[in-house]
Amino acid sequence: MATLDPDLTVNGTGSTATVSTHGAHVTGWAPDGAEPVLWMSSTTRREPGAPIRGGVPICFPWFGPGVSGDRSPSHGFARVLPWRVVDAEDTAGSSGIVLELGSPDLSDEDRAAVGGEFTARYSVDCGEDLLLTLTVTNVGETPFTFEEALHTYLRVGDVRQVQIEGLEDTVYADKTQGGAEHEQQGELTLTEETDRVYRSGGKVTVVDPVLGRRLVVTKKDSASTIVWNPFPDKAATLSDIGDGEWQTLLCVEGGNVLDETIGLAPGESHSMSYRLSVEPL
Ligand SMILES: O=P(O)(O)OC[C@H]1O[C@@H](O)[C@H](O)[C@@H](O)[C@@H]1O
Repeated sequence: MATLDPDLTVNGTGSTATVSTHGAHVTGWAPDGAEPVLWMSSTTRREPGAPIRGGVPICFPWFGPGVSGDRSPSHGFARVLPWRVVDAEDTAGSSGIVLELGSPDLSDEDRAAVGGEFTARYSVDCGEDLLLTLTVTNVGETPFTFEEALHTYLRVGDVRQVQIEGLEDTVYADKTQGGAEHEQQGELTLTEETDRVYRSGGKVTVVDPVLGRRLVVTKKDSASTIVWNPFPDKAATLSDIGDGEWQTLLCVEGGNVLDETIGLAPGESHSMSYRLSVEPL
């Protein structure tokens, strides 16, 4: 069976990440001397054409099955294609890597499915924090519309014990209820399968009493925050999540999805960024 190239290591000033060119996927990140911050499945596939379960998958140019509800593969093709490394940066206070994917990298079938011409540029910067920036440019002659998300899997002690702050009073679409809309009452604690798209780009803090830390997510030009955990029944249907491992994952994703779909005129660009930092409790 074909295998993927080994991950690249980005040694920053204050933290280190590993990155696979397969999907421009951040597969691990930790501040110096600290425990891993990103969750990775022990049973993830690591092969061409398959998504990696854990780390930070990039969802693009659609999210899930897309706004139309019938697009495939799930979360778009960006996470299952090889990206090109175009730059390795080493600037004061942060070190990073830049990867690119563009229309010429796609199969004819994927190119037709996109309905436009684009370049996607993704930078991974490791300083004290992890900073991820996805910039999409419409390089074609017609409008280009897309959804995007950085599907971050956070590693937590026990997902049922964490408290998620920052989503209070915001409206979310509950994907476990066919997209029914509700308003978040108070801080969020997960008690069952959770799959929500919040209309919120604000700061989110995950308070983890088991690992004794706070994970802080701040975003720029990301109008959606997605919170996902499959809980045991759904996890049992996902062969790339190891037994019981659902308990230690929490996806807090930043993106622009559903009503927040981005439309670019020819020549226009859009950037979103996702910053992750760790604080002791
Ligand atoms: O199994 P996938 O394609 O990686 O998706 C995992 C989950 O990703 C979440 O972002 C979606 O909101 C969920 O609906 C989905 O189940």
